[in-house]
Amino acid sequence: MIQLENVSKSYKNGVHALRNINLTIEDGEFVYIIGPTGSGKSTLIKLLDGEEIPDEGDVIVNDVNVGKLKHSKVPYYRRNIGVVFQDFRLLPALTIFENISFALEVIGMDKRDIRRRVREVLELVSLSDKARAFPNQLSGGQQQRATIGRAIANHPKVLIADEPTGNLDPEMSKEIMELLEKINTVEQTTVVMVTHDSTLVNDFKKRTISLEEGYIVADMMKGGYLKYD
Ligand SMILES: Nc1ncnc2c1ncn2[C@@H]1O[C@H](COP(=O)(O)OP(=O)(O)OP(=O)(O)O)[C@@H](O)[C@H]1O
Repeated sequence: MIQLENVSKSYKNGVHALRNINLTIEDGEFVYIIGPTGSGKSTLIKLLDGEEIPDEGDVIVNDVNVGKLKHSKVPYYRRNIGVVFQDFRLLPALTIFENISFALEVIGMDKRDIRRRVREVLELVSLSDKARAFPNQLSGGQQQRATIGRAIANHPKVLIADEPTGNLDPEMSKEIMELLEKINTVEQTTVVMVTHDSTLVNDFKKRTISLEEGYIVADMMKGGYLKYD
């Protein structure tokens, strides 16, 4: 479960990025975070993955009070959440198989378990036939599927996606949404997705949290309607 209680965050330049946010996301939910540029969406994501610390309030993810973690504990905390960004961030010199297995090697998983899990993940993200390919031999959509595979390889309870379709055309964006829905259902991963993509928000209805100037201005359980880009 994700819980934000009276969370405020401002930056050194005096910008109040988030103001008194109260929010609960239950295990297994799929939630969009929407809002105009500068409304605080990325700041919210950064609080969830421990990149930023709230000025006030508590950010609790799977019983961990993220804002109170010691700096040295943040990497361990991050092992239990998957994060996907707009740019794919695959390691160019490694194959797709190696990119995913690398993520499991660094956390010390047994070699045989790694091979089994990477094969399973490649199947889940429909890239079994690209295991030996390098990132630059894949389309943008395929690279993003590989990134998502890498992010969920360790069975995180929460997957955070910051504009995962930002660099993709509509057809590939739809594929990514279908994949995220599959992960949400098959792996029961909670998905929190920041997006500007009005077509996705309108076509794939999900709980939609709308931010404006650092405030939650709407929380639509049956999906929102996004009218701005
Ligand atoms: N590191 C920082 N230092 C100072 N101000 C920042 C920093 N990061 C973000 N801000 C400011 O905080 C506010 C919220 O930014 P944030 O990136 O969370 O918005 P956003 O909704 O993700 O925007 P976008 O859709 O453009 O990505 C903005 O006014 C932004 O300029």
